[in-house]
Amino acid sequence: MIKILANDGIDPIGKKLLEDAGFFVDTNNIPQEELPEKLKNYDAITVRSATKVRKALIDACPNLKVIGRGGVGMDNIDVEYAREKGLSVYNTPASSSLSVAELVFGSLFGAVRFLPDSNRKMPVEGATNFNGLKKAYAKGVELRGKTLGIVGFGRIGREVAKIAIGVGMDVLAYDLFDFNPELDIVLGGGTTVKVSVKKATLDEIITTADFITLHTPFIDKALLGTEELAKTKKGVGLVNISRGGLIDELALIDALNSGQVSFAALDVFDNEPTPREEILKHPKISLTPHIGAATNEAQERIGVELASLIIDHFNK
Ligand SMILES: NC(=O)c1ccc[n+]([C@@H]2O[C@H](COP(=O)([O-])OP(=O)(O)OC[C@H]3O[C@@H](n4cnc5c(N)ncnc54)[C@H](O)[C@@H]3O)[C@@H](O)[C@H]2O)c1
Ligand SMILES: O=C(O)[C@H](O)COP(=O)(O)O
Repeated sequence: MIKILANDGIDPIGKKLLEDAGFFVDTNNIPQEELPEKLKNYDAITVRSATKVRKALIDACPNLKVIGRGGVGMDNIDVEYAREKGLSVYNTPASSSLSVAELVFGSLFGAVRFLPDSNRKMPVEGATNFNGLKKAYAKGVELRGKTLGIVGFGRIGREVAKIAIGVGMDVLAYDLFDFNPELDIVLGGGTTVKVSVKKATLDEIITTADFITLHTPFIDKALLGTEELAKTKKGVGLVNISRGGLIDELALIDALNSGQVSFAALDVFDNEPTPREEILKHPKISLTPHIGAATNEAQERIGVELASLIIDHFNK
């Protein structure tokens, strides 16, 4: 019987699909340090972003044939090495795009009206400082009419653009590769509307956008470091729901403290699962614990897609 370790869990519907196909699915979360010993007996492992599947683990488990990533980013897996060793590696790239895009807007709407800071402070200061807080949050802004710069115009970047245009924002988009700026927005009721973003350079986005949101994979060098943050429009708002490291965290703290950046909404961090204190406690940072894909709908789509990929793999 094919044995699969779903080490970071799998949606129950995906699990059932695998079991109905005759596979054994173990959803116990085995600690990283025990995996080299315990994964030896399995044919496949599925992970999210928590479990790392590095060279040493692959070498320790010669029975392993498949690595499944329930999600998009595969920076926690030594993909090339696994493939060189004859393993198949799959991810589910489209299943969570909409959920991530919706979190971008949840974060943006919240940040421009100070919701994270207000939620932190009101339970503590409300009774004594109610009017003080009201004054502190007086300079909220609307998103309509503002310019959103999207860096990385792939699946998520495109979903973000559709919502932004629906909200009435002007959208600038940049990608490493040439892309089609046109998008189809499906409205409630099923009508499709054709819209378009404006293509821009990274520099144009950095220097002119009111808000910048990052949607590239993990890149070794920060896209927004000291130099880039110094060139932004004063008071720019930043969103990073992509990968820690895309914004230099120390440069960001300086830029928030000086007012160059008015807020940052972060779902991803340099040090997951233990981001640095200055980030966790900063009043101008809206925090979420890597939940871009954490909706029932996305996880169900991911589970079903992953199950189908694994079933097809072992049944071909
Ligand atoms: N926070 C979360 O829970 C969550 C969930 C899903 C995905 N993500 C992250 O979002 C990333 C993007 O996902 P996607 O589905 O849109 O991927 P995608 O591959 O569809 O799009 C990424 C785009 O980035 C572009 N790109 C790559 N390097 C670039 C660079 N240096 N400058 C500009 N553009 C560049 C690519 O050409 C591509 O068009 C994933 O790699 C993952 O790291 C995070
Ligand atoms: O790349 C991804 O799909 C996201 O980072 C989601 O990560 P998660 O599966 O740990 O939620």
